Amino acid sequence: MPADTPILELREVSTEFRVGGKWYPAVRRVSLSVAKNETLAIVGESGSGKSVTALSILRLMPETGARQGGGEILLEGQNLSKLSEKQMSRLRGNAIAMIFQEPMTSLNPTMRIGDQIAEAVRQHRKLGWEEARKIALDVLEEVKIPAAKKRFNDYPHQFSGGMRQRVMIAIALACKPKVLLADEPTTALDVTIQAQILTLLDDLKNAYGMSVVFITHNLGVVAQIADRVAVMYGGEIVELADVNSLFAHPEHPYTEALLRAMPRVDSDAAVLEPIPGSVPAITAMPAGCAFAARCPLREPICEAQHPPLAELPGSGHQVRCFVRARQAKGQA
Ligand SMILES: Nc1ncnc2c1ncn2[C@@H]1O[C@H](COP(=O)(O)OP(=O)(O)OP(=O)(O)O)[C@@H](O)[C@H]1O
Repeated sequence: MPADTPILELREVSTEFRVGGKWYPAVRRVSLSVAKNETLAIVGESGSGKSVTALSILRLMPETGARQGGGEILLEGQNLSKLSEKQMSRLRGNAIAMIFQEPMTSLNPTMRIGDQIAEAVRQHRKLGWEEARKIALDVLEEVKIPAAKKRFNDYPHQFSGGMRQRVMIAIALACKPKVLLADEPTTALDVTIQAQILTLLDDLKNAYGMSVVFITHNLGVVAQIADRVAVMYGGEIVELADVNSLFAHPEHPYTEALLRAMPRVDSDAAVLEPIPGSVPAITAMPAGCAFAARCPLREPICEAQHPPLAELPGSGHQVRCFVRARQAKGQA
């Protein structure tokens, strides 16, 4: 694999759902790449297509009423779209692992924590229980569960929310994945625990040399964890940029609106501006720009035509906006 080959690459990936007998795209021609040891955050309001993007990577869409509408997904250059279901299931939890918002729904309430991790190891490696349990204990220590040896034999209900999320991370990391997909893993936790989990994920990412795709609606979390950010709206990427550059110079009017709606410790909470309106439903996606109806910069072209994602000269950002593209061209 050439040094600059991304670990994970999405090329024009679309995913569609059938609603009332017709197919509608929830993810629309999304192209992304994630480098080794990089954290890419996907951010956007509820309904913008973040989770469907992650589930499409693992091919975990519902069996009926959902389909891949096109595009390719490559892991270290290998086209996953060409793999059989059996090959895909070997890959899940092994080369690519995923953690979700609510650990309790993914953990088995009747099985000891240590055995759940050991079982995850045994699913992908031909090991006996004793060896698998040894690995499980090591990972439990790596995710910093205090008194891991003792807690190994506890059941999920004996753990706090934060500790359960650490267990989920341990299960995800048990087979040393190349890519970790994290879908709102800290949303249900209080802020202090959330910060601890983010620090842990970042430390583990570096220790394992992993790549992380981190899905969140929370820009504060993005600032803490991401190297690069993809802002999604209406199933599309509307802005893609380096994290520092995105916060310093947001270019898409939607990104600006998200930033204005974000609570900040260094400013007066009274100036928080919620974004009026809501994300369009997949069955009511406009032909032009998906954000046009809510956009303060809206012009007639925005409703008439669909804007392409294009690099703005001088900013290094890719942005899907006619107005910003014209302004950048004028300044160049
Ligand atoms: N099974 C389904 N059938 C029909 N539409 C669906 C289905 N699952 C998701 N959608 C739609 O696809 C769009 C994208 O949903 P998705 O869950 O990816 O959004 P999201 O950005 O992850 O939001 P959230 O943070 O609420 O999960 C939404 O409009 C949603 O209603």
